[in-house]
Amino acid sequence: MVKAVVLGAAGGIGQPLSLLLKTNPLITELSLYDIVNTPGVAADLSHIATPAKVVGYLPPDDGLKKALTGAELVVIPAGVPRKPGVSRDDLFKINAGIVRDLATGIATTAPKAFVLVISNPVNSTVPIVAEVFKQKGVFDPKKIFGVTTLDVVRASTFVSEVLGDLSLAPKVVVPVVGGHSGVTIVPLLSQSSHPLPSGFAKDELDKLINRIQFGGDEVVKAKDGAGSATLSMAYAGYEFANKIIRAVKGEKGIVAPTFVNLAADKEGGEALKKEIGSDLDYFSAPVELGPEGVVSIKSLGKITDAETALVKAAIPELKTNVEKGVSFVGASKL
Ligand SMILES: NC(=O)c1ccc[n+]([C@@H]2O[C@H](COP(=O)([O-])OP(=O)(O)OC[C@H]3O[C@@H](n4cnc5c(N)ncnc54)[C@H](O)[C@@H]3O)[C@@H](O)[C@H]2O)c1
Ligand SMILES: O=C(O)C[C@H](O)C(=O)O
Repeated sequence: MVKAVVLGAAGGIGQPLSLLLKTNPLITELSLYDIVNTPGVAADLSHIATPAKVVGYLPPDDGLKKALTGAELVVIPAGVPRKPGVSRDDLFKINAGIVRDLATGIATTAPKAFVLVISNPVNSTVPIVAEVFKQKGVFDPKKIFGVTTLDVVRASTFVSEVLGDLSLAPKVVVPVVGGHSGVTIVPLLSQSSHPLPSGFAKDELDKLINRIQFGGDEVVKAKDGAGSATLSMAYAGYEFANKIIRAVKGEKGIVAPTFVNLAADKEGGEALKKEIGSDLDYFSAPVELGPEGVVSIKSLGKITDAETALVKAAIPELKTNVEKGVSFVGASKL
């Protein structure tokens, strides 16, 4: 029995993500919560012949509480997306309050659920969820995740394009670490499962790194005011959610990069801090998942000098983003 909940389920990400979750035979109950339109989305999805019972909830009549009751997995894509000229950090003004309030609902009603945060800016919204859980006395760093999977998905796709064979995309694995915005996105291309062509020029490598770091902008520009990545994000969000479900069901050895509080694995977290030369409390690193959440935080392993420089360059922005999330909750009355 797995009850999954999507908060922001009527949105550009929420709808296709809910569709993908509905196709998962391990999910027996799917609750869709949004401030609009969830009854319609739920009615539509409920006709699909898979096991999950789908129910839509709106804020009146304790909708959030009802949606979250008994939840084991909560995915949060609620909040405003970017337009051209807007940074992820600019979204903080609106999304910080939305995520804080939803996190308060989860901490109160489903404190043991796995929480997967998609809403931007992820580098700040994950600390917001964690701080709310701390204030409510239910914080478990092993169960709160920032979803950075889209960066990993983009890296697989763009590398396979460079290799001239898109059919490789599902097999190409590139760890992407750091955070989820611009220079905080650090692809470790030297560890690609499929190495780049020998003699790949430095300017080509720089272009590829830049494309992975700013892949979100490519979509924002193409959508021209109509939002940011939704379909590729739904795919990525589902991929990560499915890894969590498989780990909960006892599958061993599942590893994925995700933005976590480094206290989730004291030893691994401290070792990672030494490795990156910073006392940051949050970082996206490859994490092994298990039935209780984070089993271990992995080392970045052998990386090039250029990748070490990228990690260093990510740290100041990550620090500022994390502190902004932490102090936002400190200043809020929950
Ligand atoms: N982590 C990532 O890699 C990644 C990728 C793409 C987008 N995003 C982020 O995901 C978020 C959602 O993007 P989108 O394109 O789906 O936006 P959208 O505007 O299409 O959908 C957002 C939904 O959230 C709902 N919502 C707003 N306030 C709410 C509340 N208090 N409770 C519940 N629902 C609420 C809205 O009604 C809407 O249906 C944005 O912040 C975006 O930046 C993150
Ligand atoms: O770019 C955005 O604002 C959305 C998302 O974070 C992305 O990487 O596509």
